[in-house]
Amino acid sequence: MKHRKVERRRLETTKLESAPFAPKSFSELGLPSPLIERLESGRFNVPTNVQSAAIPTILKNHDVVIQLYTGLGKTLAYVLPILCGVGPLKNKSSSGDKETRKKTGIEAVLVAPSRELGLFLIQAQTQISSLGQQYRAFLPHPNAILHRKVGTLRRSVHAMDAQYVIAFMNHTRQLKDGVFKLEARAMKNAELHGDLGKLGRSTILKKFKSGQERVLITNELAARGLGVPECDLVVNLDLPTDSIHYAHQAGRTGRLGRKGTVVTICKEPEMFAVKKLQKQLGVYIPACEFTKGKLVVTEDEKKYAEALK
Ligand SMILES: Nc1ncnc2c1ncn2[C@@H]1O[C@H](COP(=O)(O)OP(=O)(O)OP(=O)(O)O)[C@@H](O)[C@H]1O
Repeated sequence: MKHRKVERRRLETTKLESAPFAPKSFSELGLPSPLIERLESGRFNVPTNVQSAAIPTILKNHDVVIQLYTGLGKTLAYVLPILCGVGPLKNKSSSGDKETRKKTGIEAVLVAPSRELGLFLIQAQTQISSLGQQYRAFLPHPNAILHRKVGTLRRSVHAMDAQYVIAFMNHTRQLKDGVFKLEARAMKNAELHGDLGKLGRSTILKKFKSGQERVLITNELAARGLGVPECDLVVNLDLPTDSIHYAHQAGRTGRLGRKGTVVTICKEPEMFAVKKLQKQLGVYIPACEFTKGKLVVTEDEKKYAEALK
């Protein structure tokens, strides 16, 4: 097997206070005028210290690692020189890896930590396309996401040792795939949704209520008014669309004075939406993770209670 030789570069550090110069304008940093016009139209008139220090160095194609407090403009310090190297803003003086570009046609790769953020960036693409740049998006297949969600559902059922579980999904098609995936992981489950006839729905419900199926995967509409007093766990595989839907779904458990648990599966970038639900409903929804097969609260409960006030 051939190994590529990794070039070892000497790491140089520059303290911000001793950065070579502090220009008063973006043009002094060597940025092209179309970019400066865009910056000024967004009221970005003067570079911050970190931008002044980093941009000229990055434009010279040097690698830069910035370590600085939050909110001081690191993002633009990186992004502006990158923009100089792509599309119509391409800076002729920056050599870049022209061979790689010729081969792949790819000039920049934008990596988003979640599919949702990726979708947001694609929406922004139409605006950017007006600059004449070409964008291609590669998103994780929804199936891969569903696979992970179903895995988390299964772990939640075991962690809570729940026997009557109602799992909610927002879309019927994914719901059917979810049933299939859970079955493949040896957990008895059934689907309940509008595509089933009246007879089909009542047969499934009978099976679930009699304990023949441990998990019922459904959507909010199909489960409206559904009363299974034994339901000890509700799992939201998708984020409920609003607080009313969350309350309806959560209300399927903890009925008639019994105890019940609601688990909402979400990714880190979606946490803000859960925080919003908490505030709107005035309930405590702590962040949890799996530790040794148990669901363990990971956030400071006191801090959270304060935030709810
Ligand atoms: N030159 C500038 N002029 C005016 N506003 C700026 C300038 N550069 C950045 N900002 C604004 O300052 C805010 C903070 O910038 P940014 O998010 O880049 O900081 P950061 O150092 O990357 O923070 P974090 O570490 O939290 O990501 C943003 O709202 C950004 O739009």
